[in-house]
Amino acid sequence: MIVNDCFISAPGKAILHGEHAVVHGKVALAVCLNLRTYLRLRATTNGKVCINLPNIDTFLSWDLDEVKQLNPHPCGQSEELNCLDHEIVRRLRDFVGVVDGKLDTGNMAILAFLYIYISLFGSGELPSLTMSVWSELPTGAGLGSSAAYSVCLAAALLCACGAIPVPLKETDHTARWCQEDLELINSWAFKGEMIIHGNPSGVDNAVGTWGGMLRFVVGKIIPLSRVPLLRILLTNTKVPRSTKVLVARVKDKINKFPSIMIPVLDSVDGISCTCEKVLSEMTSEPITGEHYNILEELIDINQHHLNVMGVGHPTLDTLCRVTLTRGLHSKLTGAGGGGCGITLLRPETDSLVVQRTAQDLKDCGFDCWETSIGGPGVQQHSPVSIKQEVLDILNKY
Ligand SMILES: Nc1ncnc2c1ncn2[C@@H]1O[C@H](COP(=O)(O)OP(=O)(O)OP(=O)(O)O)[C@@H](O)[C@H]1O
Ligand SMILES: C[C@@](O)(CCO)CC(=O)[O-]
Ligand SMILES: [Mg+2]
Repeated sequence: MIVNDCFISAPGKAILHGEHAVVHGKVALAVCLNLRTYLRLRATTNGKVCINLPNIDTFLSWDLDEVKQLNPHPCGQSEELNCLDHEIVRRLRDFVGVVDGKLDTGNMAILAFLYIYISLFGSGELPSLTMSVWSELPTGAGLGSSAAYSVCLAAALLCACGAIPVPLKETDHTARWCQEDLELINSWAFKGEMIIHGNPSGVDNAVGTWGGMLRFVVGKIIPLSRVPLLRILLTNTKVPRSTKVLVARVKDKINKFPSIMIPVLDSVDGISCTCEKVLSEMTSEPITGEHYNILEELIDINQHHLNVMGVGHPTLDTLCRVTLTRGLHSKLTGAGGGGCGITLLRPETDSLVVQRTAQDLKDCGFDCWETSIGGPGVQQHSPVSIKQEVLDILNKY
């Protein structure tokens, strides 16, 4: 294996507009968060592949001989981009003991790892290694934890097999890859997302890979460089949900009521495009209250549409109601059905109002914090550039 010991991180994301509609070819606007997933990959000599996922209490290890049997193409077969090798998936499902086709949290994470590991190393010698992942993101709450995990896996394993270089030089604290390498990381992360989500649009792994703010439509990724600084309050209702289940639910609804649901998706597309236009105006002319009024109205309309799609939740209604009593507008972010919501703060929103709103939301049993958006996508780290508490967790295994 080319890598001896390396640290990689990728950010989570918040979708401003376009969740679910983006799965059906509409525009989404997404930004990366300052919460990241960290991965450590170490070469070992014990003839085992070990995976430690403390966020989801999953610690497993297999003999390489056992894992080798899972590869249906020992002589190598080129992987098609953007689709999974169904024979590997079938073998992996049997191996991890998936019952009734249902994947739990641990199974999904293991399957995504083993899929990428076997596919990348399958035709040669499987390397003995230990991989540990720790995330600052809540798992399964709408902030792209699955994508941050998949992006880290893809980057680490692509480096390990030599498909992309290890970018960090001795004197660097952090380093990123060139555009071509990022595209490869993104395409393998998409496969991880396909295992976890079923039918992902690819927006989450694109933000995890490139960071910043993006406009995304059917695989076309446009980084938005001219965007105003937005203040966002993030709230986690702590209601667990699965993106895979929610994406399937929306698809069923579209199939059942196409003439009703397709206009809703078109309207969400209009919301994303209008929001993009307003954000761009805010960087080229003085920001006025009217810009914020429009952004707030778009949030309200989209939240209603998401309820129509069937991905709302009573706790998300509570979030919207509680923030509105303080004059602030909220919508769910990510797949919905619980999980997280975003609240737009205006530049003039007093810190006391923010504090009181956050307290109201905490009194409802939610977690709530102001966040900064934007920042780098996937990167390699030297240990000194990682917070001590994260390093302590990764070094424990
Ligand atoms: N830190 C982690 N360690 C291991 N597995 C993780 C981790 N973070 C996410 N996962 C995997 O991703 C799954 C959650 O993905 P899911 O897409 O449902 O939620 P999300 O990505 O947080 O939200 P959204 O897709 O709406 O943004 C978990 O069940 C687990 O399999
Ligand atoms: C719900 C969804 O639109 C966003 C999840 O963060 C799913 C996807 O785009 O893959
Ligand atoms: Mg996800």
